[in-house]
Amino acid sequence: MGDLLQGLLLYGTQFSGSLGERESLVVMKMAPVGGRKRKGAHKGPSAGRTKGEDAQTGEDLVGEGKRAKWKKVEVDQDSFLEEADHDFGGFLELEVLDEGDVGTIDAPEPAKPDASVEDRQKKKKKKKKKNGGDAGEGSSAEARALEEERGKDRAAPAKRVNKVNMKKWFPFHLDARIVDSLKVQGFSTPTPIQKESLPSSLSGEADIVGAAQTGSGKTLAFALPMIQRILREKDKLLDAQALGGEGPKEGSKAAKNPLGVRALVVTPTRELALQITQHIDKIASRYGIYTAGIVGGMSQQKQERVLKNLPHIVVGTPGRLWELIESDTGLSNLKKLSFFVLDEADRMVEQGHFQELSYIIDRVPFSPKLQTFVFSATLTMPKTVLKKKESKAPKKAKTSVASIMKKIKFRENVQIFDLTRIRKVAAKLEETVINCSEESRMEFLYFVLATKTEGRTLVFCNAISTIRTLLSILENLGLPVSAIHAQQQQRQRLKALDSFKNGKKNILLATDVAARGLDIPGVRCVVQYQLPDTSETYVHRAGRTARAEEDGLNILFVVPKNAKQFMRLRYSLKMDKDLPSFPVKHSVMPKLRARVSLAKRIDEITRSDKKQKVKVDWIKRNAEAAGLVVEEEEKDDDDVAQEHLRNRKRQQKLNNLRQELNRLLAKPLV
Ligand SMILES: Nc1ncnc2c1ncn2[C@@H]1O[C@H](COP(=O)(O)OP(=O)(O)OP(=O)(O)O)[C@@H](O)[C@H]1O
Repeated sequence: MGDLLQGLLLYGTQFSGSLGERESLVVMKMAPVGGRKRKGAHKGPSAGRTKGEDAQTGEDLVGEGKRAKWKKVEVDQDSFLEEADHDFGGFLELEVLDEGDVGTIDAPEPAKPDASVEDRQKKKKKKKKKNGGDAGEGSSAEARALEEERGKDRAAPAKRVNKVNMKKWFPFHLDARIVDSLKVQGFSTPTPIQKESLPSSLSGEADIVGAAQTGSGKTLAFALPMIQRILREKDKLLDAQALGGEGPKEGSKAAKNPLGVRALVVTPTRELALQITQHIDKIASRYGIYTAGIVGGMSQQKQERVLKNLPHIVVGTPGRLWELIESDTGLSNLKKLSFFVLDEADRMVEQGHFQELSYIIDRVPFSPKLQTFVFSATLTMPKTVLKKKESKAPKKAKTSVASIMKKIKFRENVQIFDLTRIRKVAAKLEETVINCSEESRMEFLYFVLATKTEGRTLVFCNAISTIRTLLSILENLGLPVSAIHAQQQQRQRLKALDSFKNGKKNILLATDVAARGLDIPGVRCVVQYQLPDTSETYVHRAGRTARAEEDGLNILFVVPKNAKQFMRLRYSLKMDKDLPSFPVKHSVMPKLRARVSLAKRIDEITRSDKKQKVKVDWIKRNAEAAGLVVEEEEKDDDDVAQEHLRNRKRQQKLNNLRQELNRLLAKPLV
């Protein structure tokens, strides 16, 4: 091998050794042959070949006491450079190792997209062409937006696998295809909840109850065992068919997914369901595992069609899931279910979905073969479950969440992983406070947004009306801001999220619709502009930053009328020290105040104009609908002239205010 190589790890199947059939990973430790260590050393003249003295060290193998002999392999170096990451004719890849660490993983399959997936995509394209796009399919705008969102993700080409060392995943014996997908994502190390729970969950023997802080990787903690098992079952089926066993008729619907719906994930919000679907897709879709997101706000017909395509994994919100389960539309048969996941059950109950959730649980075929996962960031689930386990006839449940837990027929072996610390927020979260008066609250917010320009900022408010006012004023101030709340159509919500994610707008105003579970990369700062109602809400809002070991900043606004509520919050959050104040540069506040005051006045005028226009339009529309003729108010020439004059003056005033504001905005703050 080229003399610049310090060590190479070959994942592949081209060896003659004594490993079992499914353990055909070859791990080869090569002796350093002098020279500097250089990444990308496969560019050397004899890259990909074992020969001479290098090959001798190949005896020094793999796994517990197993020895294998090497045979020489020839690999066309160009294929390493040019081919897709997953098609190295037997090898998955070469990786430079620092210290020659070795481990075994199961034999990888070439990671080509599954034929049924390609099939489905081709058919979809054809159909779309035939119908002249989605319009003829009776799908709603929301449905299209959701599909587009997912499509973007699925269509994204797998990035070239960079040099990520995956050895920390080896102890879990994950399927090599999963490791490969994790590698594409750059996930070299399992997060603590994954590390703790995967050994039990991957065995399939235990049900899992996991509590871990926000952004700690809970999704993959439940998704990886599902993907692993579905992959194995797909393999078995293919093997059996290859050996002449009976399988579903080629081209038939059942041939797409003979395994049926294997996993059901119930989650509180539409955005979260969509996010989980995408997260699973990133790991599993290229191996033909199909995940369907089922949420309200999409046309039911479209979702019935999605289900007819026989997904392996269904992720959804309780309301829509229940409708589909109940109405005999592809989800009525949950007999083949092997996994049931409840994500953030407390939130679902809080949102009034107790009934649907409880009906869904009644339909889940709990059995020794079905694995249940219950995950949350704040729920004190372990105690509930422990109680349930200890007492055969538990007393009447005190809370709705507790009674939901009672309905779940956990197996004997329930493993509880409580990784929440006394403080449930992320370790690298910096928590601060801004104490200010009600009147100056907006000026302080503007200070934060105007001076803290790094990364994305999420601003949480309790009321939609506050969001609307803030949006208009901050836009007047020229800030790149969008908003998300429950009174928007699904399409608007996705559009706002999209512009936040793609960097067009780096400030997002949100009600708690967005608080739980949303995983938006690069959120460096969370502002809680209005005090949250509960400590859970505080934790979940703050949890939108400092995710996956990143750092982040939380700024909590406290006004005098909230002082008592803040004390209670501190107590339940176990904040034993005072929160440090966010550093405000008071010398710039007068300048900010002048700008905000102008932006507010502009907002008042434009809003009253808009209101007036909406009112007139509304009267006209309704009158037309009722077949009435609205009589124009009798106005004499003087009245008309007066009105014109008033409008002109208003417009002039607005223009002056805008000019004045622009003049101030053009000046530097310091
Ligand atoms: N092993 C890993 N290494 C690096 N990043 C990871 C790993 N596992 C997951 N992530 C990333 O961490 C982020 C948070 O993961 P996830 O959304 O699963 O968190 P969560 O615990 O469900 O959070 P929440 O409680 O807020 O819903 C995601 O961007 C995910 O892609």
